[in-house]
Amino acid sequence: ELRLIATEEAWSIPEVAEELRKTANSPTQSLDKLLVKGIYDAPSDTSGYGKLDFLSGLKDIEEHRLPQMDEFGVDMHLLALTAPGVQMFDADTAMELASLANDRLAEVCRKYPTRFAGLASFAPHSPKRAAKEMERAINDLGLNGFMINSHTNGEYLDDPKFWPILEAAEALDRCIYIHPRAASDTLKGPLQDYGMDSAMWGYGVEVGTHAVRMMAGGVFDHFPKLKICIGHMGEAVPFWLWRINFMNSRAQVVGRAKKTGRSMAEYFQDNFVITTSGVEDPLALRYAIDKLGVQNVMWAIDYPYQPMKPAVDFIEAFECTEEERHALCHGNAERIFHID
Ligand SMILES: COc1cc(C(=O)O)cc(C(=O)O)c1
Ligand SMILES: [Mn+2]
Repeated sequence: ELRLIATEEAWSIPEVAEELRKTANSPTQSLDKLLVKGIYDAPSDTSGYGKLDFLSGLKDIEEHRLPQMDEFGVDMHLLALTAPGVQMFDADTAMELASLANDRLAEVCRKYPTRFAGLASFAPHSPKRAAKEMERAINDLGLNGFMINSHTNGEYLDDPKFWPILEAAEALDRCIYIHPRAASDTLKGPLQDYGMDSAMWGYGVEVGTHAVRMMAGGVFDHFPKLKICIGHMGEAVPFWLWRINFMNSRAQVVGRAKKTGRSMAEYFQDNFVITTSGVEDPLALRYAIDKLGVQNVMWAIDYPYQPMKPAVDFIEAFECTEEERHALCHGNAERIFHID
């Protein structure tokens, strides 16, 4: 029987949902406001994801999520606080709610150890404090890795100010999942119309830019064992990889790009893994496997933003060897996220 572990599964807790609802009516310039208003402050459920019970934490898990997982044969969800996590909040609120969310997530994983694993949140605003919460999340709470929703106040992980976070993840041998949020204030320009702020386009631009900044910034020379996970079939980076590598290599020669110890292709190959979340396209999946190696690709649903059954049907119908199927559906997730 094929074990199915879904690796980009969103959840929330009432305290975070309430704080996001307040943010929806705040003067924030963040482009996430469109989404947050649609989910947390809509008169009716205009989010388009169906009833957003998932904001209720354990109640949702027991009443809505687990029954569907049982019905569709999904063994595990790797849970993480839904985007944009705590990153729209001020530093103190972010630290407090990240810690609370981690405690709640650990409770869920303890109650259902064969059904849920979890990625810990932290407040990137205070990198040294974040590193302490990361250590607590792994060593005390037994969580499985970390979740960050791309930028924080327009700053990205290639900025040395955040390197205590990268140092902690590398030292703890735990992966950081870079999940989308709407583009930062300096990137959002033409992404503010036609719904392009969202998963339709802007999310991929935001995370893809984040990943390239880390590689071109030489982050992995400093943290050679650091593992980063990006979803949505690698946010198109695998498709662009030949071109990113060629153009960066040439730019380094002429002093247009920062000199790095290794090439962009080597960094993406060795320091990144991807999931299939929200890209149920067999051609894209076959390309990613052939480009990166099956050991770097994991199945995900992206629940509740993607319905569960189509994502299960997609991976069960995908033409691959049995060895590939086991790697995609559970083997890689067990290795990368330390799932028993
Ligand atoms: C936090 O809100 C989200 C919205 C959507 C969307 O489909 O609009 C997708 C994701 C996601 O990919 O996780 C998240
Ligand atoms: Mn997602």
